[in-house]
Amino acid sequence: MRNLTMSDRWIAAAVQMNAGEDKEVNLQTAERLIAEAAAQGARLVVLPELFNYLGRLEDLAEHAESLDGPTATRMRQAAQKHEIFLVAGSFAELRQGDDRVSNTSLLFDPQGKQLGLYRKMHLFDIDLPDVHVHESKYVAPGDLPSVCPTELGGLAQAICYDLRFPELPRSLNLREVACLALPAAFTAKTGAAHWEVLIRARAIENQLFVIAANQFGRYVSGIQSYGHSLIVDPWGTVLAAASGDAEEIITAEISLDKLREVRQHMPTLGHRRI
Ligand SMILES: NC(=O)CCC(=O)C(=O)O
Repeated sequence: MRNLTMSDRWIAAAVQMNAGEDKEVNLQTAERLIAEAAAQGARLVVLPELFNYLGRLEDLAEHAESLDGPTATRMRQAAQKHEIFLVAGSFAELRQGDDRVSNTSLLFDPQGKQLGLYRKMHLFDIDLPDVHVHESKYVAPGDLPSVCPTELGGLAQAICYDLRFPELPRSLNLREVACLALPAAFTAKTGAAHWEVLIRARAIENQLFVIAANQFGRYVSGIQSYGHSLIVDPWGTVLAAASGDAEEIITAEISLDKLREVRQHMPTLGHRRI
């Protein structure tokens, strides 16, 4: 990351979508929303988890693609066309010799170069009375974090359920991270109780911006996504928030001065006892 003493200010956008099973429709929606976010001045755009296909987990493999497949190619082109950094949500990535896929998020730079690659590490295996999901049956976990130094500051990636695991950001050299991008398909049930508090906690304890782009609405497996995409600053202040039930782009100014100020006034990262 460049020196954080600079006073860079730039606009981040989180895109909220209700992706379904029609990949072409989802990709066109994403392309349209990326174009709108860029027209609003965003230099970093974050899409939601599984933005190109949100259906039954058991059907993910059928819709999986390689890292140079049509989804990655179109997102690379969108980043280049609009000259933005793009966290292309996540998509099901084909794995050699494995029936399972990876839940993979790519980061492209404004030249269309792939900077970051993150495969979801923590998989959503839960049994609530009315939400039963066993992601690890269909998705293999990733095992590497991703942090990319960029002219906007260091960008780290995580996906949805990862939000519940503070050890993921804590495993990074946080002094090199300005923003955590979080594509998500967080459920309405768990989101109402935990979404905002977890995002603000991760922002406060790690003293970074969190840009969380969620799905909204119901998808084919009957699960309802929570919406309420959020952008939160290192003090835990909510800079922008979406509604729970609409396609939306939220934007906020990211001030690296603010990051430096919070880290100087309350240097908790230097007070850790590991
Ligand atoms: N797609 C996911 O990882 C969902 C995570 C979620 O809803 C949660 O409560 O955690």
